[in-house]
Order: sequence, then structure tokens, then C-alpha cells
Amino acid sequence: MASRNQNRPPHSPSHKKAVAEEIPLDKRRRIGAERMDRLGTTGRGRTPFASINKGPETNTANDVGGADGSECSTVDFTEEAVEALLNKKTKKGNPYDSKKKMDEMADYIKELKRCVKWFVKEKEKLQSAFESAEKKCTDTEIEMKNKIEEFSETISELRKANSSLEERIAKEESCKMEAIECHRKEKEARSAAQKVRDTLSTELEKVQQEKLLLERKANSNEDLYKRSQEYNMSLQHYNSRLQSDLESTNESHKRLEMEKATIVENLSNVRGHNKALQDQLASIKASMEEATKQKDVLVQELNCLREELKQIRDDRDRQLGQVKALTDEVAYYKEITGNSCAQLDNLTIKINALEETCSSQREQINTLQQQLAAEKEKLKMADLSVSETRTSFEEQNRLIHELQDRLADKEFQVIEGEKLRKKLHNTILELKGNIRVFCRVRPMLPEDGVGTDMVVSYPTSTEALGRGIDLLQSGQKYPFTFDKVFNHEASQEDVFIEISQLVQSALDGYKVCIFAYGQTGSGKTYTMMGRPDAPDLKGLIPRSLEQIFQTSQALKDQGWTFQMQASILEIYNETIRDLLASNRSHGMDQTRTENGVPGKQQYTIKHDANGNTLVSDLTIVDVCSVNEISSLLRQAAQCRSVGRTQMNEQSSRSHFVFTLRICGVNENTEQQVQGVLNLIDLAGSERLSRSGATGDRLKETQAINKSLSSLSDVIFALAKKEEHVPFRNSKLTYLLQPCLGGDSKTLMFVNVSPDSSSAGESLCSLRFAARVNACEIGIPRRQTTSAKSLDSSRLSYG
Ligand SMILES: Nc1ncnc2c1ncn2[C@@H]1O[C@H](COP(=O)(O)OP(=O)(O)OP(=O)(O)O)[C@@H](O)[C@H]1O
Repeated sequence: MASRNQNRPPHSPSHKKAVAEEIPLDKRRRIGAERMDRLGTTGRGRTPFASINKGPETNTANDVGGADGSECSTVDFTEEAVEALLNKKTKKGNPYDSKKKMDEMADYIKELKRCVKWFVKEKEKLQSAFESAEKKCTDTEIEMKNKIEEFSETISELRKANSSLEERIAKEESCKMEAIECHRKEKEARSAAQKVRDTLSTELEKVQQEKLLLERKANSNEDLYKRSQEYNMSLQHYNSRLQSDLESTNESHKRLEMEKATIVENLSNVRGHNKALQDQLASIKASMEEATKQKDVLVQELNCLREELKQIRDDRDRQLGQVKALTDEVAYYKEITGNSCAQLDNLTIKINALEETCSSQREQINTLQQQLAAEKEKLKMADLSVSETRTSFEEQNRLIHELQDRLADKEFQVIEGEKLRKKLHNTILELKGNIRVFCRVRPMLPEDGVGTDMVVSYPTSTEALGRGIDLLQSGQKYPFTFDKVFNHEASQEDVFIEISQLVQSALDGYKVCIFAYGQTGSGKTYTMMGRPDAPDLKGLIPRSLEQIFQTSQALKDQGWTFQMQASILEIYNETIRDLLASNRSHGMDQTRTENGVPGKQQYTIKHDANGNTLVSDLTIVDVCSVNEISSLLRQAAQCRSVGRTQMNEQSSRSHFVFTLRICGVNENTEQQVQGVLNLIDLAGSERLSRSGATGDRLKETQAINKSLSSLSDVIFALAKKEEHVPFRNSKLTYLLQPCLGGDSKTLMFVNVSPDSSSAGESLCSLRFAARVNACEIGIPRRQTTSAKSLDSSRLSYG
């Protein structure tokens, strides 16, 4: 017990406190003591025959009912108490002291009921706490998800804006870099142009200076030329004078010569004179020589001057050429300067434009930098809010984790509670009896005839209220007691409420068989199938399946997943027919014989080691919803009715077996369950003595009676926990064998017609059911019936 407690999840202090506050210590001790007292005195549990042993004096049902409502609201249970209650052993005593046993059982049942009520309340509390926690958790989760989505959207938007801004900035940066590069190039070009301009200016200045020099030189040359011309003129004048002088000298010479002659003539005369004249001549000669010399010098000088003039002329020509070249050069430079000026102007315009672009880009860069700063600020703010959100998210996450932990705790508690519920549920069902019989009486129908007497009545004594039925036949009253009797006013829902616990057992992993047994027209099909067209009149099969699917859906929250497989068959004249077979033609299962002639499908029943029934070639359909099952039921009904018409049979002469295999796995607890739910509309019972049947009809009736008798034998033997169970040669009992006995749950409805014309059949059915129920068979109700005496009182249909 200590180790069990260690495995339990820790209760929250508040919970513990609440529990402690709810139950005063001394009261809990008192309850414990009371329970221990009971444990000491009560037996282990109710045997299926407990109702037989119940004496007339015991009126415990009333006591239990009375005590329930008042006590359970104040009494609380601990797990140990429940465990003790479940493991309560029967005190060995006089085995035939049934009254004492009944008392003990009544106490025990009372205790169990209180326990179940307490458990149901606890479960509801836990469920509501769990639901509210779950709701809170889901709300918080949704809120958080929304917030996260919002934030992630904002972040992504900001990121997008940031990235677009970064892109823009990068673009602007590259533009700026390009502009700067351009500006730099322009600057370089400008400085180069400036340099060129400067050099050109200096060159121009130089050229202009040179030009001035050259002009001056040209002027001076022109002056020189003019002076040379003048000199030349003067030289020419001098030359002509010299020529004229020479001519005059020559004339004077000639005259002199003549004078000489005259002189010579006069020489003699004038020898003296001659001498003088000779002297004069020598002097003239000398002067002439001197003049010649002068003339030579002058000629030389003239030549020189001529040379010089020529040189000057050449110089002048060269200078003129130079001047021309320089003028050309000046013109060229002027042109270049003009071009350079135009270029310079263009460049200046460009530079101005670039400077404007630069300044506008600078402005843009400034605004972008401002924007960037603003965006960075925004980003910072967003980062701040993100970090805030992250902290709040972490806080929320922590809260979610806390809630999840609490949820897990609650889930664990719910799972534990569910386990306890299963155990208690099963214990209750076991206490009620693993084999139970309910009786249902249908109302009088117009077909029964007007004024027909009702042969059924219901005892009102406390002991038999709701459980007893009296049948009047041939003036004699036959009383029967069953686990429950539904009178003719009971609705389909009333009936289902009673069996819904059994359906739950199928989901809990038990094998459950629910039969409807009774004579033809007593309401078996109505009970099992109901009227499919009217939702209020749905029978046990559709209601059970709805509950199965609803509960399996609800259990999903606890980690359960279920797989369901359905099969529907009927057994007619000991022959199995698959009502879901796709190859059924006109209601008959078809196979092909070797020569191609259609033959009857033979189905064989086998049981595997796991206690599962296998019918060879039977159609098994995976089902996930009630709608799927409804369509399968419609298909089966269609096959059945077509088959009947073909074979000229009545549906009442075959056993209709609906089987649902349930396989559940719990991913949280790794539990596995395998349940089977068999819902069976048995063939209508008929007494051979009454049927007057012959031939095939006799064979049919014998087959039905044999299988029903075999079924009752088996159930009876199982109820008595006999070692040898007589599975007689009946397909129905052999088919259901794994679902009968052990901890399987079996419920038989005995359907009864209330009209007097069916009284004989009704009596027969009630006796048959009573045998199954191990209740009184024609024995007064207040007498105790031992199992042995029941065993010997077999029904004979033959
Ligand atoms: N509890 C009831 N309330 C109203 N009508 C009922 C009730 N039980 C049976 N009936 C009606 O009685 C008639 C016969 O019922 P049903 O067909 O279910 O009998 P059965 O036992 O299945 O007969 P069979 O063995 O011939 O198939 C039907 O018309 C059905 O609607």
C-alpha cells in the first residue's frame, strides 16, 4: 500500500487542505472503523445466485436506497478504503445462512454505492477542475499563439522594413559612392582641366609674350629692314655718286691724259713741269689707288651689306615665316584655348550640375541617415518590445508548463480515477452478476385483437418491485423474478439506460453479449433494432453503437485511440450467412464450384489462442463512425429481407448476430484493451408441440430449439462456474463461446407478448429465461432454490 501511495502524483497542498477541511479527523477515523467493522463481517462479494438465496424477510434494497442519498453526501473515501472495500473478503460462516449473507451483501452493496457516488462526485470534481484547467490552458495557449503570431508579424514587418531600408541605404550608399566617385573623377578632371587650363594659360602667356617679342622683333626687323633699305638706298646713292665720281674721275683722267699729252707735249716743255706733274700723278695715282682701295673696300662693304641685306632678308623671311607660324600657332592656341574654354565651360556646367546632384544626394543621404537613425531607434524599440514580449512569452510559457504539469497531474488523477471507475464499474457489474436477464413486455397491439386479455401483471411488493412479473395461464399465476423487468410502458431509452453500463464494459475491454430472446412477435427486433425511421424508437444496437463512438471520442482526451471492426451474420438452420458479403447474390452467399456452377459458401468457426473467434471468409469492415455502421446495418437488413423472400423464409427463424470488435490503445499509459460487443437478435422460440410443423419447418424449429437450448446450457454452466462447459453442436454457442464465461458480461432480454393467446409461449420463454437467470422455475418465489435443483429442471423443447 505504501508503494502505491509513492506512485501517486503529489496532491497540491490546497487540495490536501481542502480534503482535510472537508472531513474532520475523528469522523474519518470513525468511518474507517466502521468500514473495518464491515470488512470483518461481510463476505467477498455477490455470487450470481445471490438473488436466489435472498430470503423474504430481507428488505435491504429499500435500506440501501434510503441510506444512499443521505450518507454519501457527507462520507469521503480514501484510496485505501476503496481498495479495502474492493478486496473485502467474505467471512466464512454457515454457507446456508443466506439471510446473513444477504444482509452482509446489502451492507456491502450500500457501502459500494456510497463509494461509487463518492467516486462519481470526485470524478465530476476532477473532471470539472480538469476541464477548467484545460480551458484555461487552451485559452492561454490561444492567447499566446495569437500574441506570438502578432509579434512575429510585427517582427517580420519590421524586419522587412529594416531590410528594405537597409537595401535602400545600400542603394543610396552605392549611389553616394558612385556620386562621390563621379565627383572625385570630376574633381580630378576639373583639376586636370584646371592644370591644362593653367598650362595653356601659361603657354598662352608665353606664346603671347613670344608673340609680343616676335612682334617687337618683327617691328625691329622691319625697322632694321627699313633702315637697311634706307642704308641700301644711301649705299646705292653713294655707289651712283662713286660711279659718277668714277666717271668724272675717268673723264678727268681722260682730260688728264689729254692734258698729259698736252703736258707731254708740254713735257718737254714742261719736264719740269712734268716732274711736278709726275709727282702730281704719283700723288693722284696714290689717291687713285687709295680711291680704288676705298672703292674695293666700299665694294666689299657693299657686298657685305648686300650679304647682310640678303641675310637680313632671309632673316626677315624666316622671321616672317616664324611670325606666320607663331601667328598660326597663336591662332591654333587661340582655337585650343577656345575649345578648352568651351570644354572648361562644359566641365564647369557639369561640375555645377554634379555639385548640385552631390548636394541633393548629400541632402538625401542626410534624410536617409535620419531615417536610418529613426528606423534604428524603431528597431531598438522593437527589440526592446520583443525582449519584453519574449520575457512575457517565457513567463506565459512557464505558466503554460505549470498548467501543463497541473494538467498532467489532473490527467494522472483522471486516469487513476478512470482505472478506479473501471474497477468499481466491473465490480458493480460482477456484483449485479456477469450473467443477467432482463424481461421486457411489449404493449398490446391492434393485431392482438380488441378485448384480448392481458395475461401479464407486475407484483408491487417491495421485494419484487421492478424485478418481478406474474403470468396468468389457464387460471394459474406463474411468478418470475429477473434482474429487471420492463413493463409494456418502458421506452427504448429506459431500456438502453439499463444496458449502457454493459456497453461501457465493451470499451473497457470486456466481452459483452446482449441477446434478445422470445417468441415470434414478442418485440425482439424492436428491442434490438427499434424502428430505424423514428429516432426516438431506435433500438439497443444503434444506441449502443452511438454510445460506443461518443465515449471513444471522449476518451481520446485521455490518450485513448480505438479501432473498431464490424461483422454481421445470421445463422439459419445451422448455416452461417455473411450479411456484409459483397458477392452475395439475391441474399445467398455465392461460390463457384469446379464446374462453374454457383454453390453455397461454407463458413467455418475457429477460436484462436487469444480467445478471439474467427469465421473463415467472413466480411469484416473497419468502422469509424455511427453513419458507417448504420449503412452496414441497412445493407445487412437488405440482404436479410432479400434472402428471406428468395428462400420463402421468415426473419424470425434465423439468429442475427452483430459483432463489434474494439481495440483500444492508450498512448499515455500504454494500456491496451480488446473488447467485443455482440448484439444478437435470436430466432423466435417455438414449441414443437404448438407449431404443428412438419418436414423442413420441423427441421427449422428443431435447429432453433437446439441452438437456444445449447445456449442456455452453456450460460447456465458458466454461471455455475462449472469446469466442463457443454458447447454442444450448435453454431451459435460455438460462435459465442469466447464471449461467454470468465469475466465476460452476458445480458439476455426475454421479450414477452402480453396477450392471452400467446400465454403458453410467454410461459415457455419466461421459464427458459428463468433457467438462464437461475431464478425460480415454477417454484414459489419465497422458497430458496439451490443451483442443483435448477440444474435438474431443464426445459425441453422437443
Ligand atoms: N415495446 C414495444 N412498443 C411498441 N411496439 C412494439 C414493442 N415491442 C414490439 N412492438 C411491435 O410489435 C411488433 C413485433 O415486434 P418485433 O418484430 O420486434 O417482434 P420479434 O420478436 O422480432 O418477431 P420475430 O421473431 O417474428 O422477428 C412490431 O410491429 C413492433 O413494432
